[in-house]
Amino acid sequence: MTIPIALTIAGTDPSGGAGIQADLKTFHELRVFGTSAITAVVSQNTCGVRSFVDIDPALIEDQLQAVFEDVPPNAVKTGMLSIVPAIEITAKILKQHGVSRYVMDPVMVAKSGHSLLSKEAVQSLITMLLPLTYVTTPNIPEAEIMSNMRISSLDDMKKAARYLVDDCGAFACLLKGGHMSDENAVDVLYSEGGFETFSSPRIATKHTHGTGCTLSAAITAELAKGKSVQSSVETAKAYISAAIEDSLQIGHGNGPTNHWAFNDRLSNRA
Ligand SMILES: Nc1ncnc2c1ncn2[C@@H]1O[C@H](COP(=O)(O)OP(=O)(O)O)[C@@H](O)[C@H]1O
Ligand SMILES: Cc1ncc(COP(=O)(O)OP(=O)(O)O)c(N)n1
Repeated sequence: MTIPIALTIAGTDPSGGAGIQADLKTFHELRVFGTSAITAVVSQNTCGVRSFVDIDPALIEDQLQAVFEDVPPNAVKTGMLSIVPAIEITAKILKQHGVSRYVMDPVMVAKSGHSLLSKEAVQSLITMLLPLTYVTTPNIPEAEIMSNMRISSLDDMKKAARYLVDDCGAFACLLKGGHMSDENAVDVLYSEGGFETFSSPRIATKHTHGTGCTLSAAITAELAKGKSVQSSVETAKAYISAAIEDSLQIGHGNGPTNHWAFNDRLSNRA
C-alpha cells in the first residue's frame, strides 16, 4: 500500500486551532501521513496572538532536508512564513526537490489582528513562491494586498484570482469568500483559464479560528492522494463547512473548528 504523505511548513498554535496543529489534524482525518517543519513558535489561543519567535532559517532548512531525505512528501503546503529568509529557503527546497503539488496559504494577519508576515516579506511571497505554486488560497484582505485591487464583489474576486494566476504565475487560485457578508460563503477557483465557484451556507458562528489553515491543509491532503485541483477543493470545502457547522465552543474567544465533523457525517451516511 502506498501511503500519501503531506508536509506543512508553518507556525504553531499551542491552543490547537490554527497553524501546524490544525494542519496535522486535517491530514490525519483525511488519512494522509502528516509531516511538518516549524517556521515560528507562536504564543496564541482563541483570544488572539500574544507574541512569536521566528525559527533560525538554518534550522528551518535542516527540518526540511530531514523530511525530504527520509519521508518525501507527495504534496506540500506553507502557512506562516513571516520573514524573507524563511521564504527564500522554502523556495530553494521546493525547487531542489522538484515539488509540483505545492499549496501556498499566504498567511498575513490572524483574525485577532496580529500581523504574522513582515511587510518586506509580502513581495517575496509574490515573486519567489507564487510562480512555484500549484494552488494559492488567499482570503479577501490577502488577495487585495497581493493583487493591489479592492475586492467587494464576486466579479472583483474573479479579477484578483485571474491576476494571481495569469500575471503572477500560480497554476490555480482559490480566493476564499469567508470575509464577505453574503448569505453563502462562496470561494472562487480560477485555473487553466476557467472559473468554478464553491458555495456553502454561511454559518452564524464566531468559532472560526483556523479556518484558512484547515482549508488549505485539506486541499494539500487531497492533492497528496493524487486528486485533481477541482476534486481537492470540493472535498476541502466539504471538510471546512462541516468543521465550521460543528465548531467547538472551547476557550474564551473564537473557538476552533471541529475536525471530527467531516468523517462523522460520512459514517452517518454509510
Ligand atoms: N461563517 C462561515 N460559514 C461557512 N463557511 C465559512 C464561514 N467563514 C468562512 N467560511 C469558509 O471557510 C474557509 C476559510 O475562509 P476565510 O475565513 O475567508 O479564510 P481565512 O481563515 O484565511 O480568513 C472558506 O472556504 C470560507 O468560505
Ligand atoms: C501559526 C498560525 N498560522 C496561521 C494563522 C492564521 O490562521 P487562520 O486559519 O487564518 O485563522 P485565524 O487565526 O485567522 O483565526 C494563525 N492564527 N496562526
